[in-house]
Amino acid sequence: MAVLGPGGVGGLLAALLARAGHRVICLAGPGTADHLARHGLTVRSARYGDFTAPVTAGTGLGEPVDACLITVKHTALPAALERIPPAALGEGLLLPLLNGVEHPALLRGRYAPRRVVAAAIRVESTRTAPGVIEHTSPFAGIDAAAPAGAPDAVRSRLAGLAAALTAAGVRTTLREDEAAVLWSKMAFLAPLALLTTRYGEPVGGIRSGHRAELRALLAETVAVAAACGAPADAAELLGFWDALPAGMKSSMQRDAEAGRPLELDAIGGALLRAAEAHGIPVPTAAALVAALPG
Ligand SMILES: NC(=O)C1=CN([C@@H]2O[C@H](COP(=O)(O)OP(=O)(O)OC[C@H]3O[C@@H](n4cnc5c(N)ncnc54)[C@H](OP(=O)(O)O)[C@@H]3O)[C@@H](O)[C@H]2O)C=CC1
Ligand SMILES: CC(C)(CO)C(=O)C(=O)O
Repeated sequence: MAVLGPGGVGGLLAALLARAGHRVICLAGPGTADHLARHGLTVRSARYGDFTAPVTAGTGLGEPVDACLITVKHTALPAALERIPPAALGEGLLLPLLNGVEHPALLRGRYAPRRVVAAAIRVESTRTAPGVIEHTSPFAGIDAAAPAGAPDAVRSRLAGLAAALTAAGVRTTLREDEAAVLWSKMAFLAPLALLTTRYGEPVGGIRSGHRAELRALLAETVAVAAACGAPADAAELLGFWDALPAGMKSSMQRDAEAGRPLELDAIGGALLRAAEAHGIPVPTAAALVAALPG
């Protein structure tokens, strides 16, 4: 397996797969690759325990792999893809785990379209230093869907990858419909990312201090998600919000706190573009996107 971007998400998955006995090649910039080759990946997690796993590391893919997980931020995606020449990938699958809904199309413009799987991960995990990952959520799960019309060889390779991830500790569920995979995550994530980042407060502060705006935004995102093929229920999502830990933050909020670029276009921008394409008014989402630094 290869993992492009061994940070919060990629570092956790790479370490779990390596611990489970897979050969994992982490692809990163020269400094991080050198660090990982010498020290491996260290994970701190209440769910998975504290452990260090040796990995192979490099700055570019030079051999065929069964699958390459793509776990860079959107803002780094175009530059990072230079590390995976299409010819080097061989028959390997690409499993992008970025938030957002538009990157599969970008990847399909560069790699064999039927090898690009749509997927979404639910986890809270942070790279606190090169090669050091803190996994803080009690949950970690992936939903994935093979592209429509994918040949049996792709489907069976994806089933093998899902089994490997599940055995390594991250339950991976295969679904039929890629729009549903991407948009059911977006319906939950976009309100979380936009509101926590806009107000600099974790989940608890948003649901008590900004509840009317939360309700309005959930209604808008649910309408867009439904139009895009992922029927969701705003009342159910609000109930889900109410059950989240009060201290939970979004990865966009953590990026804002650290002064890193935001994935605003990939999340908020994509939501607005889909709303416009389907003629759905989203004034709450539009105001939040406009108020955040692009
Ligand atoms: N963190 C989370 O809990 C969740 C994140 N997501 C999504 O997952 C995606 C990844 O997020 P996250 O793991 O938090 O991001 P991180 O910033 O923690 O990790 C990104 C990794 O990409 C590496 N990187 C950056 N530029 C390049 C490049 N040009 N070539 C190779 N590697 C590069 C970084 O290297 P270096 O270590 O050297 O900086 C880092 O290891 C995002 O789309 C995010 O929205 C989804 C669910 C939860
Ligand atoms: C909401 C969460 C933590 C779920 O995985 C996420 O995807 C993010 O904050 O980016």
